[in-house]
Amino acid sequence: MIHARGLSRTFAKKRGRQSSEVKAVAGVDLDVEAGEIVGFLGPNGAGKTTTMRMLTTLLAPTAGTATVAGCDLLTDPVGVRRRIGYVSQAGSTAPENRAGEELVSHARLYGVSTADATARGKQLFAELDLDGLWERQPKAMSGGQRRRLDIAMGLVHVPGLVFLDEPTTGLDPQARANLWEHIEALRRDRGTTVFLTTHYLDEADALCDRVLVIDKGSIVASGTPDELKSSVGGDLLTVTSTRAAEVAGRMAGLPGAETARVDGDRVTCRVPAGGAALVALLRDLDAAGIEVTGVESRRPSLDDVFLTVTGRSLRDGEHPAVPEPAAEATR
Ligand SMILES: Nc1ncnc2c1ncn2[C@@H]1O[C@H](COP(=O)(O)OP(=O)(O)OP(=O)(O)O)[C@@H](O)[C@H]1O
Repeated sequence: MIHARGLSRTFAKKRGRQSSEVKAVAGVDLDVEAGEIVGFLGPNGAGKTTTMRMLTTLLAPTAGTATVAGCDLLTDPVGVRRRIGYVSQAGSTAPENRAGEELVSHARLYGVSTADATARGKQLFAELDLDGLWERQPKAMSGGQRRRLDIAMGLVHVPGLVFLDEPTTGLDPQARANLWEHIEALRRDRGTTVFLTTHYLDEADALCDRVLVIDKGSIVASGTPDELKSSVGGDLLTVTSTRAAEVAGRMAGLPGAETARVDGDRVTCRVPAGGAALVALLRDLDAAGIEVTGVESRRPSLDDVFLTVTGRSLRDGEHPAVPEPAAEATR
């Protein structure tokens, strides 16, 4: 469904008299097969939106090639546009228009008849829990309802491939889980291929068949969430103590332990076998009279994968919640 090779985008940056270049995306290769839900993860400024904007024909690449939904991105951008849906971070609904009318006129742009557009629109409203809101103005909807309306807008012309840019940012946990179900249902009931960006590791874990991690414009890891987690190897020990530096020193002495990270009174360290290491460490700390207030041994999470491949925690650059998706006229 998506096959990109060497996709790149450089932006010119001017500061006063000096001009420089920002390599937003630097030679990305990616493949997404039909029917997959693929998550595109990365910290702020990693190049996710730029890649998505190139793949949806909204931004010209400075280098590289791609086919999207069977059409060549560079020579047949109109073909690409006809076959895809794109839901931007900002959404695409005008706040004053009636939701149903907006949906129908959007589908009309794709050559869908008014009768078909209305029928598809009503079906999408039912599937996306928007029943009863056909006449409602988006400005009078909740954030979750508006986000689901944005998604309906991206689907009303029945694309085989849909791009969702941070579909759940700013939604409360229940609205997020609800939207995950809808996205899963798209694939299950319609065979839709979904390519989405997200800042939420739990979202990628719960929803995506495969995850691609981008950092500084390059793909640094890819695989199923389980594959990525097992690639980290070992278990993570976390000990909380007011004597964190001493705990870190003793953790480093555990067999096979990697360098311990100290963050306030929390010390974390990767070890080959968490259970045995924890018992040995607690005995050692007890003998040394070092009190601890919390201990944990756990399997690696996607954030640990992130930390391993990028040297940073995705949580370090946690995205600020965007409470209200602003209305913006996009395609
Ligand atoms: N129009 C532009 N002009 C100049 N630089 C840009 C432009 N668009 C993006 N960039 C830069 O390119 C890099 C990648 O930006 P991009 O928006 O693709 O990242 P992102 O991973 O989507 O980030 P976020 O998660 O914050 O949305 C950043 O350094 C950004 O500042």
